[in-house]
Amino acid sequence: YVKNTKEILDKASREGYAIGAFNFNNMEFLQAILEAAEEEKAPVIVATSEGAIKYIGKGDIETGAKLAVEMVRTYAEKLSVPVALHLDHGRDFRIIMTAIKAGYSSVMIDASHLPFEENLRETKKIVEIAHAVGISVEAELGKLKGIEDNVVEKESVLVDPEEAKIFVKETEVDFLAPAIGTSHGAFKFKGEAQLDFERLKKVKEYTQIPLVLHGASMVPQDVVKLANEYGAELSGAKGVPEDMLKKAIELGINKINTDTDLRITFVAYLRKVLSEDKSQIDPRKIFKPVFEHVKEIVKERIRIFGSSGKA
Ligand SMILES: O=C(COP(=O)(O)O)N(O)CCCCO
Ligand code: NA
Ligand SMILES: [Zn+2]
Repeated sequence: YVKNTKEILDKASREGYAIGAFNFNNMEFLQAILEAAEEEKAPVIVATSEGAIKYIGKGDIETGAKLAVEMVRTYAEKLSVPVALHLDHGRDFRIIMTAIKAGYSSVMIDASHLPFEENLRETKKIVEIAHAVGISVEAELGKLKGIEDNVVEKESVLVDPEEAKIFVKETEVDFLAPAIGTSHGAFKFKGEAQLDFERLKKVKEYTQIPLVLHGASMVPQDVVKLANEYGAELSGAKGVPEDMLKKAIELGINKINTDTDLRITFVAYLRKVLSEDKSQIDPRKIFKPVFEHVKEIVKERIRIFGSSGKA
């Protein structure tokens, strides 16, 4: 059934576990994520970026947002677990408003590329509007490295816990994504994986709200190897190790954004199926085994996040 994001995350924060926030761009990824959550008896957040809304709507934002909401609602009403639909990395005011109007459970206003005062002002504006219609809001402080859609952040700028305290108090934002060293995509760390747990601990202590980890994909090396065996070129791919995810959850992360792990799994097994079943032309027969593997990786993540059985 459809639930609001704040209730799901406040409970996770009180009880010390994390909820997966899995991105989808089409029906098959959404099916795999929801089946995984149902089988794990776990509350789940499904998310679309602005690009996903444009992709689903073939460029028309209202169509994309509406279709995303209808797809999630239609599937979710058959499930026993709570499902929330979230706008990931909202930047465009019109898209954020369209998502709220279409029925999204929560929205992220990502103004982390702006100076602190502007980020605070932008976020406050969205919170006032969203709260007026019962929608919860996520914001980001500090900058992830790598490409966030079309904005290239050369260097990551880690969150300042003192700023986080002021930011949350002034904006009344419901969830905060503190930059602690992760980045989006499959190439997260040049050398050893490293997260700034000291900052995370302080941000939780100062804000006492559910915290979000972006760029949290683990980039499983066995799947990367399989993809490369079937022609992909993903050498040097590196993600967040399991022990670091678990430590981040202990220190107060309650929403974990995962997209790349699903993408890598999709690509590896699509390449494998196509190269092994050379006469297959029925997309359903090609996609079925591929999305079984996508479902399995989502179940593995839900178990690591500690939200299995929490529905
Ligand atoms: O923080 C994340 C997920 O990051 P990851 O790339 O580690 O899956 N997201 O917000 C998902 C959208 C970014 C494109 O990947
Ligand atoms: Na988000
Ligand atoms: Zn992100």
